[in-house]
Amino acid sequence: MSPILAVQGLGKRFQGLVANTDIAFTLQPGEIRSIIGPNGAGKTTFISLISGHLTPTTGRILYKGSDVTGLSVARRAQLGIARKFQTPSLFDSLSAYENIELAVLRSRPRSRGHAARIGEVLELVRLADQRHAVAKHLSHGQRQWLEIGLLLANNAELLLLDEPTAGMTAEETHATGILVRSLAREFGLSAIIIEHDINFIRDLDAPVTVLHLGRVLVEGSFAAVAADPRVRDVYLGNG
Ligand SMILES: Nc1ncnc2c1ncn2[C@@H]1O[C@H](COP(=O)(O)OP(=O)(O)OP(=O)(O)O)[C@@H](O)[C@H]1O
Repeated sequence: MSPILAVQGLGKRFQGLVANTDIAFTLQPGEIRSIIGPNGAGKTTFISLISGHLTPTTGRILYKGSDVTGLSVARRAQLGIARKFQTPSLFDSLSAYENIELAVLRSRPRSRGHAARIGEVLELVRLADQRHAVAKHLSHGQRQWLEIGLLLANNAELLLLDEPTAGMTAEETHATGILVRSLAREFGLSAIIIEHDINFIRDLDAPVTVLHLGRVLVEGSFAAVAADPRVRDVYLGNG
């Protein structure tokens, strides 16, 4: 299978500060990858380079085999690279249904299938029962899921999630793991997830990339990474 994402020699320098150095990274279609590492390791920089919010100093980003390194955020989003920020970009006074509807209409003109597509997206993000709820009245977790729904409605294929469970209850965190896994397993979506919640990462049971000082320190299963003395030294051993 050819990778959905292949990154080679990726680097980002902010004046004198090296935030990412020589990162090689490959992600297959339908694969979830967790990214962990200490504060300042370069995790957010890495996904900003993939989404196009930052321009790399060195290296190339191939998405479905095409070089997207020079493309804008908007063009990458059209191609299916979807970044979710921690603060949702919802229309607070509109319902969950209307929020998804606007996103669906943005990517395809109104058609006979459009109501079905909205229903499908609401189902996927566990908000079918809340379709008429006004966004500002949804719980914190539900608002995060609605935001993921907006990305799905825009035909996301690669989700970039920066601390998706921040501020969630334990129950919402657990449900978020189930949601992301089902998007990958049942719909073939790929996801890169930055998280500090190690219980969430363990439950996700996806391959983990550890960043440290802007470099890939270790990659492997959660169990292998958690047992690695280098990872314990710089990150997990601190907890
Ligand atoms: N726009 C910027 N200008 C200058 N330096 C930056 C910028 N963005 C990030 N940095 C620096 O780059 C380094 C990596 O930051 P980054 O936010 O990618 O790390 P992180 O692993 O996501 O950290 P955290 O877990 O705290 O969110 C840090 O030293 C940070 O201060």
